Amino acid sequence: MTAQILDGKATAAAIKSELAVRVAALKERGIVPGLGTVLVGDDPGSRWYVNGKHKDCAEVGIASIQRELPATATQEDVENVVRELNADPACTGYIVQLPLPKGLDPNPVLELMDPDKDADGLHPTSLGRLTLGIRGPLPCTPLGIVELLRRHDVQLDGAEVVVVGRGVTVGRSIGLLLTRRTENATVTLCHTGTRDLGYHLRKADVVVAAAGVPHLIKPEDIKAGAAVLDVGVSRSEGKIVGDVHPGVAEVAGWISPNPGGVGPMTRAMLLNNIVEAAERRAGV
Ligand SMILES: Nc1nc2c(c(=O)[nH]1)N[C@@H](CN(C=O)c1ccc(C(=O)N[C@@H](CCC(=O)O)C(=O)O)cc1)CN2
Repeated sequence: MTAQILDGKATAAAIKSELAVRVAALKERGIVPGLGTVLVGDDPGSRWYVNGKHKDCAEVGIASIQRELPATATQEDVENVVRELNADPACTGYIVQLPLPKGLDPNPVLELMDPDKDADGLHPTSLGRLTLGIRGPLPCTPLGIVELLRRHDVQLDGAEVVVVGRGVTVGRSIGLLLTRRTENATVTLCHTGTRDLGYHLRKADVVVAAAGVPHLIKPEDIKAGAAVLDVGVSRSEGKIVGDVHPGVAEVAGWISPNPGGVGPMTRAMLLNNIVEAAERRAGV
């Protein structure tokens, strides 16, 4: 078997075209959605991601608000920028690019954000709303994964999903999304403390690999025909190495490339959260 591709790049492009139509409709009502970003320090990867977010905004007609602070910024400097964006009426929602430089604590920064301006869906209130089933912004990478599977007709209803990795942006929250009645999957969260990872993986209809361990998921761990989503980002000689061994493509039914899979979907879902926030505020 050679797996079919879960093409995140093409799917994200289609979503962006749909969002551009919704942004145009908002503009007709005098509403211009605006995304703010807070970038602290000079990590080239983080800068690349933030620049990508503003490029995406320009493509769909969302306004950009960019705030940058040097690596020497204090906790108070970062929190002051958050206060500014909370008060800025042009800013529909914003993100603080993670990770923050060493010595800065992201949690008080996230808690200070106005939850109604949380574009990442990572604010404690957003995660609480997701737990309680209250409408609000959803975490971008998990939402991107659900949307990527949905648009490729990969069944989640009744599926056994195994998530590998317990990080905040994916592993911690994706189970909340996938076990909603609308998705109706059964989710097992595995991590470095899991005793027999292969045992869990071999039962999975869908695997979400978000451990950040190069080629952790081997072909012999995968059930024939399973859908495998590679979220891991490690780098070797300037190239991305995912969590999924290339041989998995011979066993799986569906596989997301990396790059070109979940990453572009994460970006598209950020735009989606901004448009939804603007629509919510306009009563659409
Ligand atoms: N505040 C946040 N910080 C971080 C998040 C996040 O969702 N919110 N996620 C990651 C970084 N990230 C977005 O910020 C992100 C990562 C990767 C991609 C992407 O499109 N990747 C490309 C490949 C890019 C490359 O060659 O390096 C792909 O997968 O095709 C988009 C967004 C951590 N921080």
